[in-house]
Amino acid sequence: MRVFFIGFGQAGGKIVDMFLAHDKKLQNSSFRGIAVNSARTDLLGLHNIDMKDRLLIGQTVVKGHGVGTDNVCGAKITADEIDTIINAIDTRGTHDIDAFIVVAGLGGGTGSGGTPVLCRHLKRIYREPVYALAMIPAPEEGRLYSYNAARSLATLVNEADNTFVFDNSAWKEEGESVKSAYDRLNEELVRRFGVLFRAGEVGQFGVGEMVVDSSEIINTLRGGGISTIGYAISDVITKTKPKKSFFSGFGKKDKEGSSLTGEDKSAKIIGLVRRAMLGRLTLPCDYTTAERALVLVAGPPNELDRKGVEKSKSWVEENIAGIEVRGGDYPVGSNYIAAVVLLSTIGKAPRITELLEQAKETKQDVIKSVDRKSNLFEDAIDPLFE
Ligand SMILES: Nc1nc2c(ncn2[C@@H]2O[C@H](COP(=O)(O)OP(=O)(O)OP(=O)(O)O)[C@@H](O)[C@H]2O)c(=O)[nH]1
Repeated sequence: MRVFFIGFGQAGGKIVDMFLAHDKKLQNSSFRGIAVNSARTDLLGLHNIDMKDRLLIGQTVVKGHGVGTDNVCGAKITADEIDTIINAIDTRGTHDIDAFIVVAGLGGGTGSGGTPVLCRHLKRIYREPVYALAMIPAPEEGRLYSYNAARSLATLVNEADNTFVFDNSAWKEEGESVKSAYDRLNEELVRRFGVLFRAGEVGQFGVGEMVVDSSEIINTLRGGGISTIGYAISDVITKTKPKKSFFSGFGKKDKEGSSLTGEDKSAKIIGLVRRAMLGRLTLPCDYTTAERALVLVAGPPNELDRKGVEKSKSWVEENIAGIEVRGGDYPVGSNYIAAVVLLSTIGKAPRITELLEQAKETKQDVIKSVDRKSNLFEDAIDPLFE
């Protein structure tokens, strides 16, 4: 799939930067991206997005210092400067893309406020689908962050064609602070979504037996709402080491041995897909409530197996609410075989329910505290001037 990424705010910019870095490393050109932010220093910290594709907004209001976790301000400056943002996107070129993906952390101000506004305008202007990839904050970041995320997400689901969610709290280790975990979390996120978003692109290893076209991904996401993905990898048993690794960075040693038979390959793929769906999802949820799914298996061509993918699809279909399960394979040069399961339009995710409940409580508390303040000077003496 050819993707146009817009990284909104600090987290969004960093993640798009990383998607482009992976693309470069793989000598691919499936992805292009720009970064939009109200903080100048955040934009300067990026490495793989061209300087001309880093857009500073809200200069007259916040003078390049960010909106300070005020997502209403983030939404306002985005709306005020929407023409400048659209112009930057057009300048970068959109004629050959399959989808837009706006990436942001929803707990802050710029990305949280700006993403729903941008999605609305992109949908109005372009025919291509507009997706959001949203990171939700850990509860320990504080109530303001949760409140921002809940408000932004509730708006976003009505503006984007689908929203992929990554839950920071589900991915950080016990005792690890979210901040120190960011680099690791971002690697996990980009690796998973990278395999999905690259599907359908013809690489140097040819076309798969059961190609997953970008239209399969788009149709899987058609129901809207929120989506999550699962991912699992397994070593490939090879006699010789492939030259370039697609899923590099896992730090495991190559294994020597003989290739698997057809039955073994099928079993391995089914096992992998089960692990992907039953393991940790980007947003942990009740997978039985998913309306649609897509199964993607990527690995060296001689490890891919049509029967294995077909059986995996049937297994996923038996386990989700809907009946639409698409799938296919994707040949890459690697010592690993990877399975991605996209669960789309999910109906139940405890973390989202919690976030929305928390936001309602926060709103009530804010109203109460405003009332308390107004009571304090209710019967006060006349002010010096009105
Ligand atoms: N996964 C991940 N999440 C991040 C990262 N940085 C920040 N976040 C999350 O994103 C939220 C928003 O943070 P930022 O992106 O810094 O905020 P912003 O959009 O730049 O907005 P302002 O700084 O308020 O102008 C935070 O509350 C975190 O939950 C990151 O590198 N990775």
